[in-house]
Amino acid sequence: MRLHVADHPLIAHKLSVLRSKDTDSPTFRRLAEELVTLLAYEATRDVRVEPKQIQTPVTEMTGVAISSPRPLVVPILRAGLGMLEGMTRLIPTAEVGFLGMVRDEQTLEATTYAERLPDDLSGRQIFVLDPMLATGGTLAVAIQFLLDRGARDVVAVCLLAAPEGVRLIEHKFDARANVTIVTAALDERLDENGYIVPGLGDAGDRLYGVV
Ligand SMILES: O=P(O)(O)OC[C@H]1O[C@H](OP(=O)(O)OP(=O)(O)O)[C@H](O)[C@@H]1O
Ligand SMILES: O=c1cc[nH]c(=O)[nH]1
Ligand SMILES: [Mg+2]
Repeated sequence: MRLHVADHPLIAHKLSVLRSKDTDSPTFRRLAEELVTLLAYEATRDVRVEPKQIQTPVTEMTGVAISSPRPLVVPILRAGLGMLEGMTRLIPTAEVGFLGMVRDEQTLEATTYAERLPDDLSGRQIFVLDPMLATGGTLAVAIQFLLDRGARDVVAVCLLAAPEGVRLIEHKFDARANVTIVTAALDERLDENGYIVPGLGDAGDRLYGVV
């Protein structure tokens, strides 16, 4: 597993505003999208391209185009939905699949309540979107789901990651799974309720309200 923690003053600035408890929901949504677009630049570093002949106004040249099959973006509902627009802005030709997952507030165990993904994911480059990597339980189930359908190239894009979650993913998936985590920050730890410290609170609630 590879871990990339973004190191950029603009990302650090936007993330600080996002973390603040005084940031309202519309601002939180906008910032989450902006941050993902910045992270997507790093997350798509190895996106596959192929040569393509193009004609400029001056001459012919060999450019590149994103290869087929198209990359697949998979937001984990709910909170990952707040990252989708920011990601597809950078790769508008990507396909989008969905995983609906929720973690039990007491046991912290993740369950899957919805799924809409291609049956065969072999050869696909997959970008999983979830703002929070806390215990890692949700992401571990999501990645296993994708691997079971043949995926071997998964990049998880997170806004915040806890060391506990990163360790779990590292422990569960060996090099053959080819998993990369790209995050805007690696925080200190989890608290006794499984929340990331210092964190930003409950990402889903801050995006969409408490349900
Ligand atoms: O790493 P973990 O300990 O599994 O926790 C992280 C998960 O918790 C949050 O989702 P939540 O269950 O709150 O659902 P929501 O997005 O609908 O709010 C978050 O968006 C992650 O999916
Ligand atoms: O800090 C956390 C941990 C899990 N889910 C969240 O939304 N926030
Ligand atoms: Mg939530």
